[in-house]
Amino acid sequence: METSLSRLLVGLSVQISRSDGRVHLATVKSVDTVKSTVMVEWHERNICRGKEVIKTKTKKWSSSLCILGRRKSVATQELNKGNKRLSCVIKPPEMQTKRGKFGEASRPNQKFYEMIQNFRETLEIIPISTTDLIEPHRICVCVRKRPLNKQEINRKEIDVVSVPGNGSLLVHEPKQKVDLTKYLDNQVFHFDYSFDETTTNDLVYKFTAKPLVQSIFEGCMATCFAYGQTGSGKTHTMGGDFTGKQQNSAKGVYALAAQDVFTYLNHRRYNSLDLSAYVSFFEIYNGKVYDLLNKKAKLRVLEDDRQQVQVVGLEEVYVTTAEEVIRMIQAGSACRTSGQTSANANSSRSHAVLQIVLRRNDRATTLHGKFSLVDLAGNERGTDVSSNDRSTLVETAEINRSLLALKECIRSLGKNSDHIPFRMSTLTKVLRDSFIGEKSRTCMIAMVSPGMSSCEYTMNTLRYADSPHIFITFVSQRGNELFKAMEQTSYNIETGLPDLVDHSRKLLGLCK
Ligand SMILES: Nc1ncnc2c1ncn2[C@@H]1O[C@H](COP(=O)(O)OP(=O)(O)OP(=O)(O)O)[C@@H](O)[C@H]1O
Repeated sequence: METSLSRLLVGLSVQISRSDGRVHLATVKSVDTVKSTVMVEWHERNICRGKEVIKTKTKKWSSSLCILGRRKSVATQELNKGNKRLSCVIKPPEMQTKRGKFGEASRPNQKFYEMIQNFRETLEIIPISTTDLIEPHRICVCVRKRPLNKQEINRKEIDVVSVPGNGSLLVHEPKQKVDLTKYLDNQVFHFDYSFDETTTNDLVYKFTAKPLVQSIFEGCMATCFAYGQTGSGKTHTMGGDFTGKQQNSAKGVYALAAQDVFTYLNHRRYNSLDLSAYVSFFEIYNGKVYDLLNKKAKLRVLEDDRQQVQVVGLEEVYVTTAEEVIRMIQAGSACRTSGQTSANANSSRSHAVLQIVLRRNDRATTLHGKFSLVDLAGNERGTDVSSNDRSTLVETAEINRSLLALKECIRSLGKNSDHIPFRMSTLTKVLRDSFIGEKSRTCMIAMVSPGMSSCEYTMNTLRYADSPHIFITFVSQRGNELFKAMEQTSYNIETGLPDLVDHSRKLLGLCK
């Protein structure tokens, strides 16, 4: 085995099958390139166990090992390590349909449903819990899966997303070969945290926005984004869960963050800073800013000669309790969806930004820290270019542009680049201070819908969220290997071509 490949294997999550027939996850601990063996470890009832897996003479790994992927973290210092998203086609040992085992056979896509259920039985699930360690991140990327909704359940739609925990998430993409054989393309993604459909907003908040609230008391500019297709749960997460049509604003990340801001303000540790909290709430639609706390007044975004970006006339309301903030969120959200003055009648076409600003109680009310919580426009709009309607096309182009700009800014931040392309869109312009300097902290929560009909959008969301780190890895590792090989005089372009094409395809896939 190539030494470079063996290095990549250490730390990977793999599936192993045991002699008693069980299949579960394990981590590669070491690779012996001479003996062609891999040592794997896993935990069982709090005991660490190990096993040696041998490469067979046919040059394939024994069927007891199947590579899944590497635990991924985007703490900046780890950005250049070998993170990889791997696609693997896994066929569980007995692929034959077990009729009746998983309920009625009349369900559309019953065969795929059974394949997924069979696969799930082999997964070791470690759900995230309140006692799990919260690691400090400068950029944190997480994923949250919502449950199937009533309509999806009524349609007997199948759930194609599994969350084994430990930051990983699987999409079981149903596929069919030319000979019509059905199979699953199981795509594995790794994030800092992955939340399954049973996770509450409280728990999501604890691992995502809560550490950022503390950071603004330390003078940071923090930003938390909710990203995903329409209906995937962005507003549910940020604004609060729904009971019927009634939204419980006290249970969203906005309100939970506000509550913690006031807890910290009264805390002994930060008392001496003599700070006050202010709130603004605005919407960005088609590159224009509308004030949600001032009857959707249209505002101008200006940049001064010191590159400071100002949203001219934006209401910044002094607040003293979390209840006040919750009332403002409710009023602003109602204005967002029902406002008649602007062209925007649909919340999923605009980005909503709630900012909690800490200012010192000095004469100049100096800015101390800022937390921007952003409910982004539905990302499927960006891929929908089929419309002939001019305003829809403009809207689509603008959403595309802003989401691409955001990805670029986060990527540059991750690379500690001097150049942050924040001028690419209004969204990144108004969030400029979030992308500059040592004091910026970012958290992206990617929301996914579990249904088979959303599979393509789900994959797009995961690729987007995954891109800040894997893009760099691909370029730095595989790209470097290929470029080095090409520099050799012995390099044969004909034999090397398939590798180059494959690498280019992967890069193009990531840039989508
Ligand atoms: N984690 C969850 N648990 C239970 N229900 C959820 C969850 N996430 C979303 N939902 C429900 O799914 C529906 C759609 O969610 P939501 O409105 O938050 O989507 P969205 O991504 O904000 O969509 P849009 O982009 O159109 O605003 C809502 O009825 C919501 O209550």
